[in-house]
Amino acid sequence: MSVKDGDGTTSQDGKAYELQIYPRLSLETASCCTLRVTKEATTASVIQDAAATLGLDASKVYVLAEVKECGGEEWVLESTDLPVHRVLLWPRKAQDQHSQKEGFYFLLQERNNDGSICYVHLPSVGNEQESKRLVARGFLPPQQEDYEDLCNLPVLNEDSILDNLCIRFQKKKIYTYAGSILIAINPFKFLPIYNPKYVKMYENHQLGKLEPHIFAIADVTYYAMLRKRVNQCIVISGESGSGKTQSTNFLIHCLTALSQKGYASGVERTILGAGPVLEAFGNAKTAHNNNSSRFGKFIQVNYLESGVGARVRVTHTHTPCPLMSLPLLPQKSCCL
Ligand SMILES: Nc1ncnc2c1ncn2[C@@H]1O[C@H](COP(=O)(O)OP(=O)(O)OP(=O)(O)O)[C@@H](O)[C@H]1O
Repeated sequence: MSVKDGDGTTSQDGKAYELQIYPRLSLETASCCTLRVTKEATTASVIQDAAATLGLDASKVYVLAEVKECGGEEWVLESTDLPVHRVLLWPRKAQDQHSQKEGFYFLLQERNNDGSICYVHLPSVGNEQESKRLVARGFLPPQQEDYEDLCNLPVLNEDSILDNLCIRFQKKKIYTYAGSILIAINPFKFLPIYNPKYVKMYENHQLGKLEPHIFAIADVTYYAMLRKRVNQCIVISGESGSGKTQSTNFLIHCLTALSQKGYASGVERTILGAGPVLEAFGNAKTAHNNNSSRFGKFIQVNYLESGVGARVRVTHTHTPCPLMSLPLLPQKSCCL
């Protein structure tokens, strides 16, 4: 950008400023257009002038993005933002005419009907972090807000709860808290959120600090038992096929991983292996589940004072839901 005194369009301070605007559009256009604008020119008026100068389709919507570093982050300006004010914050050298590869310029891009930016070279938005960054910088419309804990819903009724669970489920977030209760929605497909990295990630974290997860429940229970030296109990409830057995398996997986810490003893394999045998006495094929456990299940995991899993008992009961209890056992025994 360069400043021209007293000629052409001038602002209140008597100066006209030149903006270097590079179009990044699907159709071939001039590589750069230099606009002379006042300090008070808004993004909307600059876009209008640039589109007219470049002979672009006036029926389309365009956005102006500020680029500082070449190849670095681009920030979409609001229509009321003042581009010259942005330029005045650039280093002195960058305010003069310079080539695009030196950075510090504006990009003109097309906006889609849904509010997202029409990218010629779309950066990968595969991962959530990248798309969050693009939303923050104005390149993607904000995602529908969802609440990790139903207690934080601004309006609490059946519709808002179901809407929130639905929005989260569409984002592949199957877990949601309701205070210290975890709601799980069966995805009926594999989600890569149960590997050891996740056990580590949730280890010794306060509930609610991280994204809701079944491992967070296992972790909080395990550490509460060690800290308070009081038996802990996890109740899993839900209709047939809702994922109670899977959830129990994930809990066992996490609890054994937390308590083993290098003592590979195959406790998890033993517990999980016992499940199908016991279930065989009470399983049936239902409309929702071809391996439905008709009776409740009671799993008791006993621990040594050191926190190492020592004893496990898995029993089928006639209670309507499985129950897990984690008594602290100061004994050196290991049986099933
Ligand atoms: N978190 C999950 N991720 C992937 N698939 C899941 C998950 N939870 C459940 N499922 C799928 O749903 C099926 C039924 O789940 P599960 O057997 O755990 O239900 P259940 O509540 O124990 O049913 P029932 O009460 O009839 O025994 C599983 O076989 C699995 O395919």
